[in-house]
Amino acid sequence: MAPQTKADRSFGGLTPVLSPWVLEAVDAMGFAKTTPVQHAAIPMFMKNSDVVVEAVTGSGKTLAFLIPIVERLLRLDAPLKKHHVGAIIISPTRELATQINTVLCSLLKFHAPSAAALEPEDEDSDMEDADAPPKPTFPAGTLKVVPQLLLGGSVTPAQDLSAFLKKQTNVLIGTPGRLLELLSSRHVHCSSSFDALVLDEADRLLDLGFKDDLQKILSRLPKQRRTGLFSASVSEAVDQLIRVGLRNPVRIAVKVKARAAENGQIEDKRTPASLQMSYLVAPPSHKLPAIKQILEKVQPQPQKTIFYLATCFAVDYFQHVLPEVLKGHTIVPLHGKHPDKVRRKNFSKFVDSVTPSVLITTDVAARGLDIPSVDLVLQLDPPSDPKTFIHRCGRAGRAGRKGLAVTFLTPGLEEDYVEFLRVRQTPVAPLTSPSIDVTPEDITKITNAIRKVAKTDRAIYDKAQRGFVSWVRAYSKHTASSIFRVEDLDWSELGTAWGLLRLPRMPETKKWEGDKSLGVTMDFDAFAYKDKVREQQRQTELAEAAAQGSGGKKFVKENKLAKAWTQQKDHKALKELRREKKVAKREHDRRANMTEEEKKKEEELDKMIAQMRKKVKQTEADEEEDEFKGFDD
Ligand SMILES: Nc1ncnc2c1ncn2[C@@H]1O[C@H](COP(=O)(O)OP(=O)(O)OP(=O)(O)O)[C@@H](O)[C@H]1O
Repeated sequence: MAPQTKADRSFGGLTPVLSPWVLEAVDAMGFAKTTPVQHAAIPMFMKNSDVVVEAVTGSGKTLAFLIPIVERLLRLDAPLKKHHVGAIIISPTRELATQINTVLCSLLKFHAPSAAALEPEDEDSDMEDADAPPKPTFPAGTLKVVPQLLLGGSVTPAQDLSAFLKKQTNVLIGTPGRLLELLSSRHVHCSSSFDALVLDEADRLLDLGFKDDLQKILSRLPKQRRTGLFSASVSEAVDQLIRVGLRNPVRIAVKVKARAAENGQIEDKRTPASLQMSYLVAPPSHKLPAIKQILEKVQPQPQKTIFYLATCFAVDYFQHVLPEVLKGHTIVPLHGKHPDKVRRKNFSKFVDSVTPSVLITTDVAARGLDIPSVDLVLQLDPPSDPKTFIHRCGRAGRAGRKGLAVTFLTPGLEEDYVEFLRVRQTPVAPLTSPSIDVTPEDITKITNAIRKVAKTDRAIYDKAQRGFVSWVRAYSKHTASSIFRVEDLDWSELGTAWGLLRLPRMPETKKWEGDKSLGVTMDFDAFAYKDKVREQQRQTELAEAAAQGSGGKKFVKENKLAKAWTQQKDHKALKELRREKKVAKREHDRRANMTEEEKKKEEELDKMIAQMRKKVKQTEADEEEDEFKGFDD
């Protein structure tokens, strides 16, 4: 067959030729042509090459690795043996793993033997539905792909193993921890028939401190395998991973060419052309009024908006006050500290919503999530990691669809962020349409609306204080520390912008001589929790404090917090210890049988892990610190 020309971007023109059922599937999905990354990566990954693929957000990377995986597994000479894994896809978040599994299942619906294996068995019913078509049967030895999603959370590792054994799954998709648990079972085999490993959003996997787990997963897989690394941004850390985990990989980088606004020259961009990336210079108190206007003025009206905040605690607070500010929008919170059930429920609520909705979230939702109808991305502040900036914006403007991303920058130093992004091939332009005009009345109206909500329940006030402290902490850790300087923050402006009832006590504001009451007069001792039990507890503590004299109140509160915190940490530490002990024994046996070269690689990885651990520990320590700060005496 003649090689595919540049003009021929059809799936049918790819070499090696794709199976008819795959062509039928992509056709049914409405994809007439391959995207550039699919055009380049599918042929390579279908051969025996390891690949490192870097392509802009929303460019179709998921099918670029799923199609080669299924095609190769279905072309094996014989089916994989019972309880043998053929491919593994590792994802940094549960949401992303779920999404990959959904795309894979949609694809496999077009492959009859795999589709039959996907169908849930009706365990409760022993009556045959007379009208239902008979279930298709396939001769023994028919090749099929049976995926399994491994997420942790609601399902136990034992249930995962039981599903693996019962359904005889052969493609595993999941987050590193749970994948590792399953692979550690002696019933799960990744032998010479193992074909491919994919690391999706590899740099995020490393950022989240999964290096240790990744290394262990790699060590359980045969060396003769294909490995693919897919991301919208490949960092230096990923380069290290490539050295130890991949063999002479083919590098595929799909960049977007764009004309620079300032000099008209064509330059590489790391973001899709359909995405308008803009910024608005506005003091903190102008941001929420501006967001309200953007949501009202953008045409057509955005149905799905993602609004990024710096921390989980900030999300916990804004979920209570934003419904008052952004009336007519459903506000859905999502962050990494939510229990798994809440996380899933809220994510579905946002995805399935048929009315205008705003997902308020942290970077847990910055990567890979494909919600095609997101038209608008708002960032209250730029993320501390510039790579995350691209990923956050990239939730809009996917697959050629028009999208708008707006980031707010405080006048003064923060404007330098524009140049900071430009040199990282991420040009942003000032927001010109819609035009935004914030008046002092708009600000007062919004601050008052927020304060009114906060005054209804002391719990919301607590969340505001905690959220604000965590935000300051996040701000102080910005990578571009010369642009984002805590010393330059205007506390009074920020207090107004957040609708705080007073500024929390924090080291950062210790020397600030402004009005910490932010002009709000209220009796904080009489400020009650809506929850009766909690309020009763507060009253008891107040009485205890009064009995102990001055300083007692603060002592009672901090003592209580410290106790709760310690119990939680003890439990976590114990769990972690047990897991480590289990894995350590296996690890010892494995290392005993290593060659010198393998030991060297292992040492290199150990060093990287140690560095990552240091980073993760620091982050955890900072979060713990937040638990104690931000409370008034
Ligand atoms: N060939 C195609 N033609 C048109 N749309 C496509 C094609 N392939 C995939 N898509 C659509 O493009 C969207 C983005 O795809 P996908 O989620 O795979 O992007 P991605 O490159 O992985 O993005 P990110 O880096 O943000 O994870 C999806 O909605 C998908 O259905």
